[in-house]
Order: sequence, then structure tokens, then C-alpha cells
Amino acid sequence: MFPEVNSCYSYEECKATADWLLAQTDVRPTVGIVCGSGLGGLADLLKDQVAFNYKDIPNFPQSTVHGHAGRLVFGHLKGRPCVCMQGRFHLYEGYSIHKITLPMRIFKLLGVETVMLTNAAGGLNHDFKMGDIMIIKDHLNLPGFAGINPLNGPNDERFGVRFLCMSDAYDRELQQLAMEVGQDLGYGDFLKEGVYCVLGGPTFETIAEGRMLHRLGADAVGMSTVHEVIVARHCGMRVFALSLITNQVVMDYDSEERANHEEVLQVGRQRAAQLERLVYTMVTKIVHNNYGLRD
Ligand SMILES: O=P(O)(O)O[C@@H]1C[C@H](O)[C@@H](CO)O1
Ligand SMILES: Nc1nc2[nH]cnc2c(=O)[nH]1
Repeated sequence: MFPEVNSCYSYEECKATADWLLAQTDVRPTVGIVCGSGLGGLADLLKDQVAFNYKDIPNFPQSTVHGHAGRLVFGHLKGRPCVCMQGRFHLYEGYSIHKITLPMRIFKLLGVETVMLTNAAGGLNHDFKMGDIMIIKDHLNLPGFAGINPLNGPNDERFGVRFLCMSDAYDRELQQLAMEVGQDLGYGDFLKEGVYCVLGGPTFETIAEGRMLHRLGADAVGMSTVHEVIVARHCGMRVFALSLITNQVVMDYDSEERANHEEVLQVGRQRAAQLERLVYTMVTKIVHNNYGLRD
């Protein structure tokens, strides 16, 4: 019935990976963090670390992109048990969409309730500057329009429903918390909110593509996150996501600017400490089990 879905992982395979990890650490994470390009420093904030190289974790892919270390780090942020992906997987690395999103199901089986994702993205909104942090309030899943969706294939109800609602994908309470924490930290000038659009990459946008995405309502464009968000929501985790605007997408034929990965990593380094502080502070304010927030 689903002839081309042999890249899917079964519930049992996901469980085997989660059980393997749980057998090697006492940390029982309720928060799962995914670090975007150049933003892996977040993992270094964890105390009492137990870290695994992706190559040693059963079923896990390897990171192949500069700026993605390829380690899964367990530990505590101010006493809160967390697990952090220091590096994520992208479609353009050649992995199946099921493989790049596998860690979300592992998070769920580890006991994670809230997922916090970060990424580097190009700014489309003319009001955005390099170094802005955008709270993602919604997304455009362009590969999804072409039938590329991580939930393709047989649905296992132990993870979630066949037809997933996406109008509430990004938790509004957490967006509000991010705004409040950001204001308290003095980030008002560079903390924005907007719509993230995912493309397959690895090419950056042409000028015509940038203009089109802007007209479609996207504020930023990148090559990740959305697929992870879909799978995280499918298995019932709360989702919060941030983009660091590392460059302005070129939308003018007279511009001399050229998008490049080195600049993405460089801007990541410049803003990393502030982005980490925002996520860290948010984690310390999230209370689990009742989905409430601390004062
Ligand atoms: O993992 P993220 O989405 O942060 O990585 C972005 C998209 C590409 O992988 C890379 C381009 O510089 O950064
Ligand atoms: N697609 C895309 N991804 C990015 N990641 C960081 N910057 C960009 C960009 O300009 N376009």
C-alpha cells in the first residue's frame, strides 16, 4: 500500500534507540533543544553532561554540515533536565525526511514534553536586520506543497493521528513567554516575530525566489525546522522555535551581497550568547506536566 516508505522507522526501532539512551544516563529530560547552524553553544550550558556522538547512537544519522557538531547532550539547565541536539539533519544532506525527523520521536520516547528549536535563516521582511532573533509564529512548508512530508507513509497511532492539525503548531504561551523574557533581557530592539518558510536547500534563493517568498507572506527562509515541528506536534509535544536572521535575502538585481554559509556561522557566533540566554531563561520558567509557566 505504501511501496516507497521503507525509510520510515517503526515504533519499535524508535523505542530501541530511546531505551539504549535511557540505559546510559540518569537524566530524564522534559525539554528537548535543537541547535541550528553555528548555535551549538547552547549544549555547552548544560550541567552534569552525558554526551553521545551521533555515530554511536543506534539508528541515528551523522551530521555532515560545518557548524553542526553531531552530539546529543543530556544535562540540566538550572536543575531542569534537558536533552540537546548539537547539530541537526537536513534534507539536502541526502537523508530521507523520516531520518532527519527521527530525533523528535526519540525525544518523545525519552519523556520530552517541550521542544525548543533554533535555526539560522535569511531575512525576507524588510524590517529585519542581520542579527535579529525571530520568534516563529507560523510556517510555510513549501516541500509539503509538493508532497514531501515527514508523516507520509503508514501512520502509527502510538505516535499520533493520521491527519494532523497545524494551525496551533507553535505554542502561543511560549511565544508570549519569549517576548516577555526578551524584553526583560533588553532584547527589544532585535527580538521580532514572523513566519518561517522552509525550502529544501542547499542552494540559497535566487532573487526571483526571494521576492516570491516575501510576497507569499514569509518573513524568513531556511532549510530546516518545519519537518521537525510537524513530527514533534504529531507526537504531542509542545513546540517553540526561533530563527536567527544571519543574512538578508538578496531581492535586488543591483545588490552586491552574496549569501554564504561562512557569514551564517559568523553571525551565529556574534549573537549566540544572547540567543542562548533567551532559551536558557525560558527553560527555567517552563513547568511541566501541567503545561503551565512559572512566574
Ligand atoms: O540548521 P539550520 O537551519 O540552522 O541551518 C541553516 C540552513 C543551512 O543548513 C545552513 C545555511 O547556511 O544554515
Ligand atoms: N534558504 C536559506 N537558508 C538560510 N540559512 C541561513 N541563511 C539562509 C538563507 O538566506 N536562505
